[in-house]
Amino acid sequence: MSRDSLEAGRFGLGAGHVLLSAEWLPPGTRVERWEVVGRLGAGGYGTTYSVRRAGRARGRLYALKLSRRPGERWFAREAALLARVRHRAVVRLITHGIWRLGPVEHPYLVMEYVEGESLYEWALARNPTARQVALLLAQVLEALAAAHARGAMHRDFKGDNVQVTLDGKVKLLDWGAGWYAGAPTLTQTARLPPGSPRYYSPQLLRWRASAERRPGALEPYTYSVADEMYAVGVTFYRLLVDQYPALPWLVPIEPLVSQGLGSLKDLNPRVPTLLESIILRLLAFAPEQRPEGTASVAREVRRALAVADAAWEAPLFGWRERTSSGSRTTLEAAEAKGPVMPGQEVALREARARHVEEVHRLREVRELRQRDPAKVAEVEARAFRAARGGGWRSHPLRWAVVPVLLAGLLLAGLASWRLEHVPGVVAPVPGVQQMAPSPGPYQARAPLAGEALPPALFQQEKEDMTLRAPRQAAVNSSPVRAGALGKLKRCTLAAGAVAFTACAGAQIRPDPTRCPEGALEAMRKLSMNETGSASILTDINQPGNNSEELIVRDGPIVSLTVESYGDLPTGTRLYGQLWTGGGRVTGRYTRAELPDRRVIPVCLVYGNLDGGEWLPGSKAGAVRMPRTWAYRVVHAFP
Ligand SMILES: Nc1ncnc2c1ncn2[C@@H]1O[C@H](COP(=O)(O)OP(=O)(O)OP(=O)(O)O)[C@@H](O)[C@H]1O
Repeated sequence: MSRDSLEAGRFGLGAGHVLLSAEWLPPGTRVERWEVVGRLGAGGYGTTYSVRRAGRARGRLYALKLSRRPGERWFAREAALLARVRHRAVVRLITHGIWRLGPVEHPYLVMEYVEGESLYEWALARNPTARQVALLLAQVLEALAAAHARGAMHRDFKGDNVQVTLDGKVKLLDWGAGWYAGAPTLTQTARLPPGSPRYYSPQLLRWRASAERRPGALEPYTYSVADEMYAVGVTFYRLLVDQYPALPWLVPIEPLVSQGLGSLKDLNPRVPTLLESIILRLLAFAPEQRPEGTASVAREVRRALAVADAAWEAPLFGWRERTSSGSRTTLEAAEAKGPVMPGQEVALREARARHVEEVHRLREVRELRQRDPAKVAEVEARAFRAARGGGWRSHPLRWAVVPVLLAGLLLAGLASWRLEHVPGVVAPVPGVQQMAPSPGPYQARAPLAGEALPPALFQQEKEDMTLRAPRQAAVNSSPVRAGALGKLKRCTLAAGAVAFTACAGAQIRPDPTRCPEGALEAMRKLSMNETGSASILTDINQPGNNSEELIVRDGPIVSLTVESYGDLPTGTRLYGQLWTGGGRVTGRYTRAELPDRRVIPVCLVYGNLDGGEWLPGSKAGAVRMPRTWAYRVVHAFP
């Protein structure tokens, strides 16, 4: 693929050409003077990529957010806002511009690249202490105070938009919904600020309810600092008690007005009283009862930290016991009786179901920690080392590879000897394309230490889901072409097991196969439409920095979704098979294990219909691919 063809908006895929999409730019694509390294994710308005300055292969990483729609005006506003709000805890704007992709113009922003994880991921992986949470709260409030002092507001504050760096510093991301005094009005029709309903304040919800009764009214909602504070309150409430506060529209309002939300300590006795009182004031039902300004609350948190006692140093959640009523969700409690706003019934039912699912997931993570804290600690340490760039050299399994390689060497020599000496094995068969046997999707490799395989499917499903691999069978049990044999022999003899794997790189994609009815049905139930797609981490066994590449080989693969699609949530494991021959990596996933351990049959391909092209530096048997890529829903494997 030439750079020119990338810049022209087209790139080669097998025999044909497809249009380059702003949502799925492959690594190496040039966006003006920036070169795409990987895809970080997609939001409401655009897709964010990690990039480097073109021509600086080892240069610093940046985050480039590219608009989905041509001429998106929110981008200029986000750039203007970020240029105004310069603060150590606000993501720094480097530049912005417009990229021509074919005939259309896509605005983009380049920001500092913030290595770390979202606030919610950070908390889930660490079981932090109240002190650690309060330190982050103080930083968040200081960043917002800086914005408010310059007349700007984030308007979509939530834990997902807060990145925590490896050294525990906070950066507020995604100011795309933000606003500043004097900002141009972008829509004449939208009356609610863009944002996430979970974090809407009671006054905003009330306004929405009354606006729905006055459909002709045109005035937009005036978002205020009090709304922003409420969103901060929701975020830190969730961190401290592992559930969201009661939604003002789902519970009877009178008790909320008169008594507030109720004690956080009832939900988690480990929340210090001072911290609890700050959060409850951020979440006060009436806006005028919330604190005066974000800067003053930040100072209050810092003062509380200065006098914090030992209770602030304990992890917020125990390994052994559940939080008292943490297992009861607000939504479960409200399910039967909460008043529902007219017209919101279906949306609410769905939101409730999603929330209950989310609570189950959170609970599972906590239980995993309880069952096996050592394993969780080990996984975290491994991810941390990888993120630090320790990579393979510091991988705990590196010594285990030595005996495996030695055994492989022996087997490869033996295989070669057998092929040469057993009569009748060699005879020409036209059309055989695969040179080396590859395990089917259910002959997964032995799990790595601690890695659980998903529960097995029922036999029937299993048969339905097994990919037909006639060519592979031919290699295993039938004669192969003399030329192919010669190549296989040369490979195996040349360098033993390592070269044997390398020769497996000669495999190309398997035959087209229909998708079993069971998988089609399961995907339909999850609202996964054909051609739908979402991001994945290519290989859960190779943790590390998302912006770096990894090495893939022929054989089974377990990927992890990092973006939801339809009702297939983030955190789903996809079980499948990769083929790396012919300069491309093709993959098929046939099973998905949801975070709640349900296993369903699926038909998904790795990347797009033609898989992905080898990245530079690949060689047969060790192919470089982006660590973050995507799956695509298919109704038949191409
Ligand atoms: N400056 C950055 N450095 C590192 N990662 C970033 C940066 N900006 C965004 N990301 C990551 O890129 C992904 C996509 O971000 P984006 O802002 O496009 O959408 P989002 O925040 O996921 O969704 P939404 O805008 O709908 O809330 C997120 O996972 C985010 O953490």
